[in-house]
Amino acid sequence: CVLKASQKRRPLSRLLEQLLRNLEKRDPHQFFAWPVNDNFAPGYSTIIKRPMDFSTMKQKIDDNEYKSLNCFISDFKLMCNNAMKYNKPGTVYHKAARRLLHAGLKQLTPQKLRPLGDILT
Ligand SMILES: CC(=O)c1cc(-c2ccccn2)c2ncccn12
Repeated sequence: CVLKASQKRRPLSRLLEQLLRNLEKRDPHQFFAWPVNDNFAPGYSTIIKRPMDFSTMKQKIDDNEYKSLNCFISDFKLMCNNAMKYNKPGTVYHKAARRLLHAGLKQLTPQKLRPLGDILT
């Protein structure tokens, strides 16, 4: 039988796309959906040396740039930590980043991922 396009994807890519969709649900305001724009965030690109956002992570999945789950998790943490570095505590973005990081890492624990089997080894 002919596989659908999605089924042709590498197993890791399909897993990462699933994990990304679940992480994006924790960003209801879509603060993290796109690269932060210096027009909204003055000086952002001088303060944050390695910007990251969900659209960039999606592109990296599609380009097979993630060689492991840990590389994917590192970009997720980078994205959240950038927001907690640039935005002062108490701001809507700092609070959203803390919540997203906390909720996201709970989804990425070994206990939650073990059922996915040896795809991660
Ligand atoms: C994630 C982040 O730091 C962020 C997202 C945004 C944002 C996200 C969507 C639309 C407009 N702004 C933002 N604006 C000002 C300062 C920081 N930010």
